[in-house]
Amino acid sequence: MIRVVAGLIEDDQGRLLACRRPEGKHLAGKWEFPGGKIEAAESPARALVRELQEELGVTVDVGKALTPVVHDYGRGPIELIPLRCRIASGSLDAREHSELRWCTAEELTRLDLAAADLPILAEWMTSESE
Ligand SMILES: Nc1nc2c([nH]c(=O)n2[C@H]2C[C@H](O)[C@@H](COP(=O)(O)OP(=O)(O)OP(=O)(O)O)O2)c(=O)[nH]1
Repeated sequence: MIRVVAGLIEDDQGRLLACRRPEGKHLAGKWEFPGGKIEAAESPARALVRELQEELGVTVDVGKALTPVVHDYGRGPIELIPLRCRIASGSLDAREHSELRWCTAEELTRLDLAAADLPILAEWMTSESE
């Protein structure tokens, strides 16, 4: 199964960073939590640090995992692993997304999120912030 890591990047106001997938990619135009495919022999945390450096130009400190979600968009199942994190250094640069947006919980519920992210958002909204 393809394993994908997704970063729930929180700011000091408790908002999360939502990123919009660009034209030409699977799920173009949908919003997601930034991340990507985990390479062989790579831990989810290591993959998240690498992906967020590549796609956003930031280094993150990785926190707790939420519950992984298995979803199939019709091309075989993916396992999406959500990890909470915070920006440690760098400034955000949309290198692989068409748009970046800091969102409150309420704003996130109104975004057109990728389907696999919906249970992750629901769990994040009920979890205590740490
Ligand atoms: N990164 C990311 N992918 C997600 C999320 N939700 C979700 O369903 N996906 C899906 C979209 C893709 O089918 C798959 C991973 O996609 P990706 O396109 O980000 O991975 P990638 O950059 O490493 O790979 P590539 O397809 O561009 O080679 O997971 C999410 O919140 N973040």
